[in-house]
Amino acid sequence: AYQCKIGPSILNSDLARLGDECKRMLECGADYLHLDVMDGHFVPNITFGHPVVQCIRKSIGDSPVCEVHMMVSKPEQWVKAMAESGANIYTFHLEAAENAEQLIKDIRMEGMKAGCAIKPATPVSKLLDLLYTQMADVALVMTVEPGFGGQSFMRPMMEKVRELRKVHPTLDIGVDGGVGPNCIHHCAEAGANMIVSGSAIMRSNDPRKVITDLRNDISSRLKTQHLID
Ligand SMILES: O=C(CO)[C@H](O)[C@H](O)COP(=O)(O)O
Repeated sequence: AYQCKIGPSILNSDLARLGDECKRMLECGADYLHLDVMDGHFVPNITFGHPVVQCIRKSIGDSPVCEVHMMVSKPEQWVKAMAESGANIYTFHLEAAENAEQLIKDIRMEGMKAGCAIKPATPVSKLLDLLYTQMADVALVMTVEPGFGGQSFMRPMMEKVRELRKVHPTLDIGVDGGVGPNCIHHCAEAGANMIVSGSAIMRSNDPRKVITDLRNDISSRLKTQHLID
């Protein structure tokens, strides 16, 4: 069985107050934080790297789980630095990895969980092939073109989630991009359990309610399927 986890993406938060924004999300019930790392090469945007992750870690303390979503061209390059900066889940893009199997092993050697993300144009079969030879801890299906928050959810991507769930009943499967209360039922039905949500949470006057609503939708689906108690 797997658990429902809500991970706010802080991409569209007040980046000048990043530590406080992260704390606010955790106080509002976030299960983990999704930190969007962009290099201006793999995606047409730049955010931050491991020095900022290290500051976030200092600000939020040891226990909250941080996933770094590495939208970078050379994911191999930052594994050690991110581990030392306090990242817990290192999610790289399959499209960018030179040797994804080895990368998963290296991420685990550094004491982190390994996530693998695919862009909308990447067939799910490529991710399934990888998982067949080298299992990852998280499969992240992008539901927007990576690079910017606030885009519209791409519903056809749910087919990828469905296929992953069919083959891997207990895998942590994430969705990322345009996810909010309006489309969470599609994610739940398809079998996603790690929900990344940026603007829907950040721009709300009541982020606690949005996080609770997202969780309730996924949890009730999991209960109906008898996947959790
Ligand atoms: O990876 C991302 C963009 O590349 C973001 O995590 C994602 O877009 C979340 O923000 P929003 O919910 O506003 O789409």
